[in-house]
Amino acid sequence: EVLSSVVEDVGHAVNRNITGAQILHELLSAPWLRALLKVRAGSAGVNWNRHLSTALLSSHDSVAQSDYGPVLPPLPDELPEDEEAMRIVCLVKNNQPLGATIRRDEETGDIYIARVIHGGLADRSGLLHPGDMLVEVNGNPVGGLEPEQVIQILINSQGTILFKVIPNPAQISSGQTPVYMKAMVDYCPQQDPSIPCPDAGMAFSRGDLLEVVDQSDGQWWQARKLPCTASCAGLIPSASMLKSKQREQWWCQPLHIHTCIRPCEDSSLSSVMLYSTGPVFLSQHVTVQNNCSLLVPAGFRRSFRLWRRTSYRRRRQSCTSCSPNTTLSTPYEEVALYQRPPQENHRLIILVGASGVGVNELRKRLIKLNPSTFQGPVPRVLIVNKSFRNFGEYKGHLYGTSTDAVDDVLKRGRVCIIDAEAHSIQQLRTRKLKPYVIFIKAPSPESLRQTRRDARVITNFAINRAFTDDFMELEDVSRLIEAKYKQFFDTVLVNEDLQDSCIQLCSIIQQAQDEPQWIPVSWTRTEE
Ligand SMILES: Nc1ncnc2c1ncn2[C@@H]1O[C@H](COP(=O)(O)OP(=O)(O)OP(=O)(O)O)[C@@H](O)[C@H]1O
Repeated sequence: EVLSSVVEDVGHAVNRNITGAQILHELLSAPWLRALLKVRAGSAGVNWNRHLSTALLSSHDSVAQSDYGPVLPPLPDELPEDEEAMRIVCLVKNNQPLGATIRRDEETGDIYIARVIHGGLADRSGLLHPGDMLVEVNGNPVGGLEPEQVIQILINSQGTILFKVIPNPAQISSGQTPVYMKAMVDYCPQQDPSIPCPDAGMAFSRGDLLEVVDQSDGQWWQARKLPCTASCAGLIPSASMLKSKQREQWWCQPLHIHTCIRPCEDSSLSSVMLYSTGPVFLSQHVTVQNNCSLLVPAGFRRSFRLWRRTSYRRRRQSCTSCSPNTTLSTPYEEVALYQRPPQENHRLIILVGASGVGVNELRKRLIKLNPSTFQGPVPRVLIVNKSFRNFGEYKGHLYGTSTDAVDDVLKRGRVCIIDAEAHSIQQLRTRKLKPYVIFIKAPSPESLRQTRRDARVITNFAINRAFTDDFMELEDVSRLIEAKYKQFFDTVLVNEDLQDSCIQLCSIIQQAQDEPQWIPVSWTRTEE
């Protein structure tokens, strides 16, 4: 016991680089010494504590006084004062990449380490740093060579690689605190001509959670995808770099201004109306007889039913040419883990999915199952506007649910569940509501055919008609919504068997309320 605590103390001395501590640590950790002490302690009831401490301290002193370093030859007398220290770095090549990139100073022809990839071989060695000048690789002088030639030397080297480097005097500390970001765009390094080293790049898609470990370079960050198994980070464009790429892409597009990629104009929360169980529905944008304008957010969902069933095809045709990547969105959203304090309102639960996939059914079942916990907001008549009659077949009344109705539910300590159109999620993403978005995904058409034998849908022409050949279309639309909005989804639930889906949904909602979840950092800041 005493020995363990002494070994621990000496271990701290090793960390502080005290001379001789390492040797002492190794001696004390030797199994034979432990065994010997055990025997001695058992045979003699002496006070080992004091004796051992004295013995150890005196042995430390003698070890510390000994000179275990190599005997170096004396320095030559005529050594120039500005002589630069050279570091010799020996790395053993394995099947991992070296984890460093190089650059050439065009004026002097010198080769420098441009960046060291976090967690890579070079980084773990702790001996190569950005800005170090590469003098030799395996005995070959590299000054004046092209980076490709240096890389060729590295490729041809087997086993141990010996670098001679002049260390960068102003070494940048790599100990940065990681920052967590959600990708809001897709990125592929292999298709990016501006990346310094495509092999060191990391591809990501919208919705991926990234741990950004190095932001010291204003243009190229280093990050890992979470949950990650790889220790080595990859290069990703910085936020400003991605934004300028987006702008370039935007201006280079052929001039077909498409409303789908216009930023949302009306984002004030007070004007946002949510799910409605009422039979009539409308968006202010529907009046524009343009296919794509139908995608501009208004916030209603269920109320669109009648109109929506006929608009699938038109919407799909008009918008497939519109890649989600063309949207000028924020490329990364900084996120933080958030655990809802018990005294705070529950997070708003938003269900999203293609019409007919079962969003409404799941929501109803959940509320019925546990009415004291779950509740939907009460729909209200919003507007009475004769100009919208074409779209509303219920005496011109427009139904929707205001944010006040959501507040009412939350203030009662219940979990408020709404279903919303995917395009209205962005308006609902607020600090106050902290919505948790669940995408209800359509299973395969075969599975739909199996599970929806008795299901009914509402269309323009029939209320409660049986599903006929809708399955391919349903799956198609579901895929389209997922592709376009997946960056806003917290969870995806495939609605195959109704009962299973209900159980899964219950547990997802419980986790959303009671377990730590990633949310935008801006939602965690206190209001000013
Ligand atoms: N997993 C399931 N298995 C069998 N039937 C289902 C399943 N999910 C939903 N249904 C049935 O499918 C039909 C359509 O569901 P629902 O009305 O909930 O669709 P929705 O996604 O809300 O679409 P809309 O917005 O057009 O109303 C209903 O008859 C419902 O009972």
